[in-house]
Amino acid sequence: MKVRVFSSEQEATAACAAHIATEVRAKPELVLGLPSGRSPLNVYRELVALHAQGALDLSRAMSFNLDEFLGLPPDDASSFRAYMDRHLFQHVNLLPERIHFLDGSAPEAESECARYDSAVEKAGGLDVAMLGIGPNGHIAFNEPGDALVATCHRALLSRETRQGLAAFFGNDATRVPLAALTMGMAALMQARQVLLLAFGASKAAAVTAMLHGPVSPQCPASFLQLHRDVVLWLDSAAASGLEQR
Ligand SMILES: O=P(O)(O)OC[C@H]1O[C@](O)(CO)[C@@H](O)[C@@H]1O
Repeated sequence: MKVRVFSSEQEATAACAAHIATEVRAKPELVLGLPSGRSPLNVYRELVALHAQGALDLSRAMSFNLDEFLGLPPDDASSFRAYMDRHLFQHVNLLPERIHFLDGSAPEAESECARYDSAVEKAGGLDVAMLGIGPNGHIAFNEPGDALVATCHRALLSRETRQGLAAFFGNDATRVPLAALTMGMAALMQARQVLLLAFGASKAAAVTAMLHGPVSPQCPASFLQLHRDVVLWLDSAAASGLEQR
């Protein structure tokens, strides 16, 4: 894994957005995997700014978001779909028909997951998957456990993960849904490039475990050690555990 440490989150996210814009210029039909949560917010802000300056044309690109809360329809203000509309899609020229999302309100989770896996496959897989990481090492909503799931699936969210998402639910963790639909490990591991964002001291232990711990389902992000093209975009606080080694 390539580790890029910046003195601030702002610098890291600007560099990551510039990298994405370069990838889109090299391949305008780029298939992007996109995360939600706090970490990518500044990347989205920078992408919107690049688009406004005429430096980013997403008209031929395609996106697949990584996950969605179970039970939330796309128009629920707390859904990841609404988050993406607010922070990125309303401000750039990705075509609506090229934006892909899991529908958390689909009547059957299993067929919704199968539909999504086939859509990713039909697109030829992800070219660039941007990921966040949970303090417990989760990527997308692949939570730590005895085993990981390769395919898109319904995942129960850990108490820690729900706590971390409380800010998106009026700071009330009890309002965070108990489960989500998520891309599985295979689609993430098959992405041609992975860009992982981690900022702040609360991510330091997970970053160290991802890079230097055993490859284990107890830290899903550790599987990225087996991927040939991963770039970590860290601020110095998230990288602090690496310096102490
Ligand atoms: O960026 P945050 O809010 O710390 O969240 C970490 C990760 O956990 C999630 O909330 C679950 O996928 C992601 O959206 C994010 O990548």
